[in-house]
Amino acid sequence: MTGFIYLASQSPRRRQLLDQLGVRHELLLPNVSGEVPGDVQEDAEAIEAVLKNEAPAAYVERVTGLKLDAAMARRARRGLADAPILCSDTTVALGRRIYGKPADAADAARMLGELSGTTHRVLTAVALQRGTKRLQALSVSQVRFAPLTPAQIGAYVDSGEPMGKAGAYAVQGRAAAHIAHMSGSYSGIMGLPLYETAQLLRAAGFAV
Ligand SMILES: Cc1cn([C@H]2C[C@H](O)[C@@H](COP(=O)(O)OP(=O)(O)OP(=O)(O)O)O2)c(=O)[nH]c1=O
Repeated sequence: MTGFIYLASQSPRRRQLLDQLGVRHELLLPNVSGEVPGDVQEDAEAIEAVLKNEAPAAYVERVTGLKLDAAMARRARRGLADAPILCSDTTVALGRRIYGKPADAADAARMLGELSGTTHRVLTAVALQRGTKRLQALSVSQVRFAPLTPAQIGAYVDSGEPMGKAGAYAVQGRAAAHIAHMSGSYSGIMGLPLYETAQLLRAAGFAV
């Protein structure tokens, strides 16, 4: 099967990772200027809100589903081709505590202080909509941070890298200097687990 998929993501990392699989893709982004919003939720902040007592795995899977709903509505609204849509969501978890993207530098420093010296999890859910069928997978990795000094946290926050990243760090960036051990999926930690994504794409008929 030839054809292409829509990647419903604003994350440059996800684009880069999907390129690795060699599947033709086009971006399906929200907020085209002048577009009349539909009745399906498009507000990222609302989509990513955590429910009371929600466990991390349930959270990333639910948010990924909401992102996919919003992307399907977007595709229909714009009268685009009926190509499959891929999207995902990443969160960092320490026990049941969920760490999303930091709101500001102080929030990033707080997160890094709490993750310092811990082994925590990075969960990435990925979902593919093809016709009426929805396929989903979950990747869970473990990351061990060395203890971080306040000076190290301050310098890392000042680098700007924590912003826009779940848990306020990037394994593919300077945070690597503080990661003593990890297991699971490197691409999953970065935002798109390629093994699981390839499995979904194969199930949808793509030769990956
Ligand atoms: C833990 C970790 C996260 N991240 C990034 C991946 C995601 O972009 C981000 C988590 O935020 P997400 O809400 O999953 O994604 P996003 O808002 O960036 O993009 P979109 O919803 O449009 O697809 O954190 C890294 O780049 N490296 C890491 O090591």
